[in-house]
Amino acid sequence: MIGLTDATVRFGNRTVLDRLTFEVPRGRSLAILGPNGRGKTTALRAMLGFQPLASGTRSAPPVVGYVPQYASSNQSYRVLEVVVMGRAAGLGLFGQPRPADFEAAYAALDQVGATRFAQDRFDRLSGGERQLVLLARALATGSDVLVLDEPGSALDLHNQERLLGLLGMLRRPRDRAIIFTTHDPNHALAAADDALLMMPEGGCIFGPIAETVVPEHLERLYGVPMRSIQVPGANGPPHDAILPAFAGYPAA
Ligand SMILES: Nc1ncnc2c1ncn2[C@@H]1O[C@H](COP(=O)(O)OP(=O)(O)OP(=O)(O)O)[C@@H](O)[C@H]1O
Repeated sequence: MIGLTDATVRFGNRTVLDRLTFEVPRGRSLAILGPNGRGKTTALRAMLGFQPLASGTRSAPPVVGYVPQYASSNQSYRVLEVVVMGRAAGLGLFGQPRPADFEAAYAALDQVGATRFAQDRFDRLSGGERQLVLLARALATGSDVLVLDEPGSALDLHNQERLLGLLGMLRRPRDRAIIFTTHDPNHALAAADDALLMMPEGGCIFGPIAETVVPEHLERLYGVPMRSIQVPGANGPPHDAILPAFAGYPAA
């Protein structure tokens, strides 16, 4: 449904993606992990057609709900207007948003818990608030493909919980393809079926979460000792969590 085949991206003489192949079919969710500067954002942008490929091919539907990593804005749009922009693909070139588009925008803001910002200026929101609004904009597209670049990076723990709950809810009917990048292996465990680990030395590990998001691979990925522990579930059975055993601190 969405992915890359043998995709190579170069910046000058540096090859950032080297014949990268992965595909996310409808009904599955993929987490992409890798060290800073390894090419995660570049892979998403290549998939969406924002980044030219030196070779290889990409596949993506015409409308994708996309949350970029950074959300700077020097224009004084209101939050509701930003979210309604997610409806643009259905409006045509000079089309004006209809009441149904505003309803969809409000519904999306409600889903991410950001209704109270609806009339605020987007450029005056905090980083985490902007992230929620951009998530709402992606949901408002109504696309069955969501591509989220570090959607939780600026969120407090409450909003991370909300994000993961929302991703879980969107994932459950198995009628969407979801791709997100993250630096938190626990977000991958919570919200993805598969993971793509972009290894520091080049090459990738791709496969189901249970085989990929494991201490052995993560230690190679980040160069940090990792531990897997079982934590009691808040409302259900215990589940695995992965913790870094940072230097100088006792292993968990
Ligand atoms: N337009 C560009 N021109 C030149 N170099 C670029 C360009 N875009 C990205 N790069 C370089 O490509 C590399 C990969 O960048 P990318 O943003 O994809 O990394 P990332 O894995 O998403 O990193 P992070 O975890 O820090 O967000 C970086 O070294 C970056 O400087």
